[in-house]
Formats: sequence, C-alpha cells, structure tokens
Amino acid sequence: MSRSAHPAGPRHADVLPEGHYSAPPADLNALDRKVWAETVTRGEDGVVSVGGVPVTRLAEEFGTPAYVLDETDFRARARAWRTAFGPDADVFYAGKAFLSRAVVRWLHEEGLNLDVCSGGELATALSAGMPAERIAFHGNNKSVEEIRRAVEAGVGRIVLDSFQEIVRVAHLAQELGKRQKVQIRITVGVEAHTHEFIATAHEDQKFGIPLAGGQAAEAVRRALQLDGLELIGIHSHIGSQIFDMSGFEVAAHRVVGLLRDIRDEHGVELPEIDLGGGLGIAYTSGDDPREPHEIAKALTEIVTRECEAARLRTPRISVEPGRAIVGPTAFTLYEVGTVKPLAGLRTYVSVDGGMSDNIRTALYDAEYSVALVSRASDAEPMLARVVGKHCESGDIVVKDAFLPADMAPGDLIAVPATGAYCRSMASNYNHVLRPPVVAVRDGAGRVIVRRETEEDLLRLDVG
Ligand SMILES: Cc1ncc(COP(=O)(O)O)c(C=O)c1O
Ligand SMILES: N[C@@H](CCCC[NH3+])C(=O)O
Repeated sequence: MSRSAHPAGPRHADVLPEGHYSAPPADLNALDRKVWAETVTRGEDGVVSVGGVPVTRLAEEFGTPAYVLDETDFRARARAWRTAFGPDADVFYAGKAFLSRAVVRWLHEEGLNLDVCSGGELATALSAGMPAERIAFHGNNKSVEEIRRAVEAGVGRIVLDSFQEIVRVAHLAQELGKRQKVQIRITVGVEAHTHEFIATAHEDQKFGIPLAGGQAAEAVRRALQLDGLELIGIHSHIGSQIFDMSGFEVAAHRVVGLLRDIRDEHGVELPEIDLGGGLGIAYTSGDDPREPHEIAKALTEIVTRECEAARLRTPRISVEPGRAIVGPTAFTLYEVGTVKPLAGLRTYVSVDGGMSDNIRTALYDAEYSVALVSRASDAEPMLARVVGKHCESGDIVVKDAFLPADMAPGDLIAVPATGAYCRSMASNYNHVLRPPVVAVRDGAGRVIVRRETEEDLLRLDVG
C-alpha cells in the first residue's frame, strides 16, 4: 500500500477555514486530550489504542466502520453524574443519545434511571431489565398505544407535553384502573445558546406547554382535577449541547416560580422538578464542558435559593443528561478508501461510512476532529475534508481538519466524541449498512450492537 505524499495536494489551503481548525496543530500525532478520552493513547509503534486494545486489532476483528465505545469510561461518567447529584436527586440517562440493551444494564448497575421517548426505547429498556418505576416516558406526540404500554408497564413518570395528552393519559390510566405519576413539561421562554434545531425552550417550537400567557398554570389546573393523574412535578428542558449555565438558572427560577404559584392557588407543593439534559461536550479543542459536580452544585444551589425565597420545601431534583454521559465515550473508526487532492483547495479523504453513521455535520453544521490512528506520520499537515461514500455532496463527516499529507488508502482514521446521536440517528441511506457498536473493556472488544447485514435490509422488503 502506498504511503507516498500527494504532490498535487495543498499542504495548507490558500484560504484557511474559520473556526477551531484555522491553523494546523503543532504535532499531528498528539491526541488532543480535550476530545479524546484518557483511555485512548498512541503507542510507540504509532498505533492508537483504547483501553489497551489497538485500533488495528479492532478493525481486523470487527471491520470498519465501527463505533468503538469504552465501557469503563461510560460507567465512570454515569457514576460521576450519580455521585455528583447524590441520593436526594435522580439522574435519568436520555436514551435518545444512544440506547442498547447492554447500555441499559450498565445504567441499571450504576444506579441511574432512564428517559425514553418512544415505544421502541421503552421496549429496549424493559427488555434489558430496567425497572419500570425508574423510567420516564417523554415525547410531544406519544401514541395512544405507547401511552397504554407505558401505563401498563408501570413507568415511574410520564412527562405530559400538551393539553390533549393530559386528558389522554388520564383516561387511559383510569381505564386501566391506575393513577399515573406525571410531570408537565413547560417551556420557560429561554433562548439556549446552541444550534437553533436543538434549542427547545424558546417560544416558537413544538415542545412543552408555554409558561407565557398562563398556559402552564392552566395545564396544572386541569391535571390536578383528573383522577387518573398524580401530578408529581414540573419539567423543563431548554436544549442540547449547551455550555452556558445561565439558561438553566433562568429555567430553574421560572420553574420554581410556577411551583410557588401552584402552592398559592391550590395549596399543593409539588415534590419534584426536572431540569432536563443538554450539557455540552467537547467536539473540538475550542469547547469547554462543565464537570457533573459543577453542574450539580450550580443547579442545586439555585433551586434551593429560589425555594427559600419562595418559602417552598426544596423539591427533589432530577436531570436527564444524554450526550454528556455517552458522547465522549466512543469514536468512529473508519478506513480510508480514496485520497483526492484538489489543488488550491483541500484534500478530500473518503471513508467507508459517512452521513449514514453521522448525520450531525450535515444536519447541524457540527464540528468534529479526526486523527490518523493506524500509524504515526511525520508528513506535513494538509487541510482535509473527511467525506463519506454516499451520493450526496453534503456527505461530510469532518468539514475542516488537518491530516498528514501522506494519507493513503488503507489508513485508519477515527473521529472522537461520536457516542451521542450518531448510532441513534444512523440511517440506511443508499442501503448502506449501519455499523456495529463495539464495547471495549478489560483489554478486549465485544459487539453490543451488531453490524447490519444485507439480509437485515431485505427482511423488510415485501414482494
Ligand atoms: C426531554 C429531553 N431530556 C433530555 C435530553 C438529552 O439531552 P442531551 O443529550 O443534550 O443531554 C433531551 C434531548 O435534547 C430531551 O429532549
Ligand atoms: N440529536 C441532537 C440533539 C437533540 C437532542 C434531543 N432533544 C444532536 O445530535 O445534537
């Protein structure tokens, strides 16, 4: 296999990209500790390992592309959240970030609860043994059938998202002879500092019942009147990939304000509040994520302070981190197929996956980093764009990155921080098969979600 440089290719682009990769890093072989988990290291032979397992071995054993997830890191992060919030609060892992039966079992063992947002996620959670009372069921348009299954299973809470749903859940619960614990999701009117597609607490979007205009107060009134419901609290989720804590502070302030109004109007002190998920992770060296203990301290302090001011008993707090737990624990391992230098522009490096295993770049203009992991290289940096194999020019995995100028077919590259919203949003576009998830632990990899096969694809075809 040729390791030669590509003389026609640019060493640096004439026009450098804006953002975090506007200049090449000093050493392309160094792994940026902001985006790579500590358990990922480069050996003396230049090969990168995770938890002591070389990526070359993983590629041989499981093929590429593959999501490689460090189980030890996942458990440590889950535990850190659990410990940070302590016994008087609850941490619900948001299954939408990535869910599999193995993950459900790890969460159960680490003492976390689970947030699900569809019948499919609920089925996965229950089939892996998560106790129903530790499950929260979310969604802005749960079907009657999904609600029925959740109530029958005995989920710990259903988070109500509309006036229609308040009535729907109450009737179904009554029909089943149950009183369902519920929270009401409200929209607090905060503009979260994140991509507009993943902000969820400003007024003009689909989630929750607005605080504005007294709508949330009216929803509470109705829920308290219905026998099938036990209203246990108020829920707010302001968006995702957020670093600035001020949005959470405003949300907590407004949620506590509603609890105070409820006490004043109905004489009831609701025992719980949920402040959702949304904490950001580092995708590039420019991102500075908060640690779980900082977040726990900030949220607990503000809720306690606001409750004291309102003379309310401090409610039990819950949170729903997804990305912050699973995001940093996995990387996607790809094999390079072609290297195409475009003079004066950049070099296109095509990998064996693409937008079907990571839609985030195309969907949110998300930034990622990338490294050559199957060897070290002393070649000069070249401005590269990592693209997939799909019939779409927007099929970009990493928009701007510096890779060594001797990149060649057969090299393995890895994109870190792909644990969240990559496998869970993967598709079969172009009938490309979805990659496996390989969990690494104790010096070995094991498949926790297998690679799709052509038989899997054809199984759904009728006729
Ligand atoms: C209701 C709810 N909770 C939790 C989450 C998890 O968010 P994140 O993965 O950003 O922590 C989401 C997704 O944004 C959500 O919609
Ligand atoms: N899927 C989104 C986040 C949405 C979270 C769910 N409400 C992402 O990849 O960032």
